[in-house]
Amino acid sequence: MTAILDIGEFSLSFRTATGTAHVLDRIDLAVRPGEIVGLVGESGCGKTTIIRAILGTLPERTAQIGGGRILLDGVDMIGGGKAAQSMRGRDVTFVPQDPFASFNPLFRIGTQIRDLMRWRAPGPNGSRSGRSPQIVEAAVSAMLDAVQLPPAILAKYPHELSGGQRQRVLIAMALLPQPRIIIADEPTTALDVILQAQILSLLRRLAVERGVSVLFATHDLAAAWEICDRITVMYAGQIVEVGPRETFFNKPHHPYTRMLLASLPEPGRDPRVIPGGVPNPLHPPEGCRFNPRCPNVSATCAETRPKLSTAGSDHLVACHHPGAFDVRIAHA
Ligand SMILES: Nc1ncnc2c1ncn2[C@@H]1O[C@H](COP(=O)(O)OP(=O)(O)OP(=O)(O)O)[C@@H](O)[C@H]1O
Repeated sequence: MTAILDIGEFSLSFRTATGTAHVLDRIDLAVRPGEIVGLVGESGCGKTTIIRAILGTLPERTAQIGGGRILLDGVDMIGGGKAAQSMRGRDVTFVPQDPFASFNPLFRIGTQIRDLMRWRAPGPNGSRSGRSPQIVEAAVSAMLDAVQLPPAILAKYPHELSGGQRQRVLIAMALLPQPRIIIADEPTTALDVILQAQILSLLRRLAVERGVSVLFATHDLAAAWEICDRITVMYAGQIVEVGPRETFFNKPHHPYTRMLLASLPEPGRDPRVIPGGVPNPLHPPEGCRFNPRCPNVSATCAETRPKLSTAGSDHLVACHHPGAFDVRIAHA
């Protein structure tokens, strides 16, 4: 099946005052139509940088693309062309980490949603012009209903909403343009655990109902378990494993994935930390970037970067010494 989002061999670095930070190393990532894909990795591994490359929000003066492709529905998203620009906010929309910072504090929620409808959302026949106010109001009210918010929310200012309500409004705003794919960057980290689960299941249900794909970036494995069909694991700017949710949680092949899962807290045992630290992107290790921390390391690992290779059905792993590890986690 052709992917909606197709990232291949994509590399990126940032110029900094202390040298070049090699942040993304030949990233391969695909999201198929209607699929919810988790992009999972520790803080600083490069999730937001990938998202910023797709959304065209990288700092122009310091970001250097080292090669590769980002295609959205076949359109080149890194060439900076008009076609890519017109897809952003329409075919691809965004649910951010911090719901409060995403609103204009001076305008009521209703004004902000109607503005979005005016500029971004298609009318009933697919055209983005010639919509009557009645059609706009009907679409807004149906969407508020879908995210379980009362119409009275439209008269409120952002600061008058709770964190959960703000995140529901942002999900509504991401869906109103009828996108092909929503990109969500840690959308529930600011919420408590109960609200997190509610918002994630809402996002999943609405995406599935509408056939919208989701790329869901998170460091939270429990959140990935809640919502994803497939999971892509990143470590220090490299993709190390890709597989269906059940395979990822029950039969991971990459030592990093296995150690990540073993580090989850479990009743009755001490959490197992991964020894060592995340490498500095100014001086990343050669070969597999996990090699300095890997229990299975060999000389090859420090010389040659392993390619993503088939490890099972729809399962890819980038490791010179992969193995199947049975890691049944408590909540699986
Ligand atoms: N504009 C920039 N200039 C220099 N380095 C940057 C810049 N933006 C990000 N980085 C570096 O790139 C690396 C990846 O950062 P990124 O924010 O993409 O990670 P992340 O996985 O999204 O982390 P988090 O979960 O904390 O958001 C980090 O080492 C970060 O310091």
